[in-house]
Amino acid sequence: MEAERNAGGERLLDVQGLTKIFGALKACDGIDLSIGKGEIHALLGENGAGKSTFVKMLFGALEPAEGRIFWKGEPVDIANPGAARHLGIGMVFQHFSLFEALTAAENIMLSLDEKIPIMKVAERARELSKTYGLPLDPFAHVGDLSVGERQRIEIIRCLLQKPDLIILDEPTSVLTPQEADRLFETLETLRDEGKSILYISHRLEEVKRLCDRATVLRHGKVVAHCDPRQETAASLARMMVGDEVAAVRRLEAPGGIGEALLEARSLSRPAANPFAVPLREVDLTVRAGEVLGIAGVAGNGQGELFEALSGEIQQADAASVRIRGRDAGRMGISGRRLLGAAFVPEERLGHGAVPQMRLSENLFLSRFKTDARSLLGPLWTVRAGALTKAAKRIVEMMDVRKSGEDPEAAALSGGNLQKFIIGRELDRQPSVMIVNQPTWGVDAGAAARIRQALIDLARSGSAVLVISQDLDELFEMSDAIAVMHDGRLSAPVPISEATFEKIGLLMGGAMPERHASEALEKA
Ligand SMILES: Nc1ncnc2c1ncn2[C@@H]1O[C@H](COP(=O)(O)OP(=O)(O)OP(=O)(O)O)[C@@H](O)[C@H]1O
Repeated sequence: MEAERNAGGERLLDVQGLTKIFGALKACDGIDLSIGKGEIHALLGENGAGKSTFVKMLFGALEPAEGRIFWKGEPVDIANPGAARHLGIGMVFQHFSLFEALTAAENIMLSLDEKIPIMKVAERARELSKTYGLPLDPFAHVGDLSVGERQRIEIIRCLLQKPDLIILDEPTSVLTPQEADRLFETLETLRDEGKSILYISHRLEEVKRLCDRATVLRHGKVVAHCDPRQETAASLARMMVGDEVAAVRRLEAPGGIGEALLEARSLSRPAANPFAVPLREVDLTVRAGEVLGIAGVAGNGQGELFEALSGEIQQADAASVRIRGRDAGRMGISGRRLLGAAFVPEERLGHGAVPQMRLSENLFLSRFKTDARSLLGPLWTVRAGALTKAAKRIVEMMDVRKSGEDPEAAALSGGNLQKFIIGRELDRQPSVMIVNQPTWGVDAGAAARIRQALIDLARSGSAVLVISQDLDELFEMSDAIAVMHDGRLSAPVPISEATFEKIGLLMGGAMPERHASEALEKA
């Protein structure tokens, strides 16, 4: 019935030959796409395929080099986001742009094109939140809200402008399964009202469940239009990548499980600000050969745990973090890296890489202290040759797709930058690897490659700790999964005993008082 409605339905948007060129790269190469009224249309493609570039042109944030856009049958020129909103095109971005110290209503008010008094904004936000099942207190401070609640503000802010087309860029990548289910219900309600949605996602199962049609991009070109409900996740992935996606293999470590390489003992920390979560007596051990997964609903202390383990924030108690048997709690990041540890933070731009620096410069920045001998020559001159060689090795190992020989980090697509950052750390063959959200925004093929590389690193004798909100990913990679809830870490559940239900219960706060240490003592 959906397919019939869309096949014969009224056309809302028609795009013909849309092209965008960056230097020598055609990021979008003559893209044709049409969206009907009341249709959820998926835009799929591997990292760097041109999805973000395409929707930025629809939203007036980038100017096309060629091509035409027809809106409700009329040719239009979308010069800026204000013009897009005026036509009825709204966008919910992947990275939220909210002020933490302000309330939901204040944030919404600031972004509106017309001036509306705050009480009126709050009232309209409440109405929308009721109509679309998006629970939200307009007077709550953003800093106190979960990622899912923040996303609801963005969606309500978009709906206030009464759009006919809503563009969502990877909306579920930061949501819990329950929050994602709720979002799907909202999107289905919007569709039933005749609104159209353009939906970018790397999660193919949800695309199959939600979307009426899909357009698949590869290297900036449309390679397929399809009905995702008639496809399998594997066939969609094949269209995107142009090849089969290899399944991740989890072989036994040849040397077996070895000594403890990463340990936290009663790791505690008060909340750094009113919006942070305190760490409460966290105990964990990761041994050589092992991958330990950390699950949890966003905002339960995973970010704080990463900061404490990586040395971004130092501990008063040196023994609360041990790396390769050495007390490291008081060391900074460089000290811990010198012990053989490597870290990949969740925030790619700013934390993981400096956006305005070239890839080789970013490599130098993260390596010059630990690899001074290979990267620095006499009188501290930079060995440019060694640097270029290492950057090339990483690009090849992780299949990083980029425009130009050595582009700035900001010019890489999100997924490709993630591949480069993970590759940069793997290239050092660290003994301890700590990664927060390893495949966030990464396509199916690249995600499999990253997961396999992390498992292989563990099997070669390193200890790997993976913090992720993607439970499928943790089940695929981990030897045991522990769950963060309200700043506490559960005992690790061996993968042979872990079920989605068991981990889901722990994520919801079941047995919060049971610390890993107590559980270990009982074991
Ligand atoms: N400002 C820019 N300058 C130069 N190249 C760019 C710029 N923005 C994007 N690109 C390049 O254009 C190509 C398409 O990038 P885009 O971000 O549209 O991909 P994507 O399909 O959204 O990928 P992802 O799934 O990783 O987000 C990439 O090769 C990227 O490196």
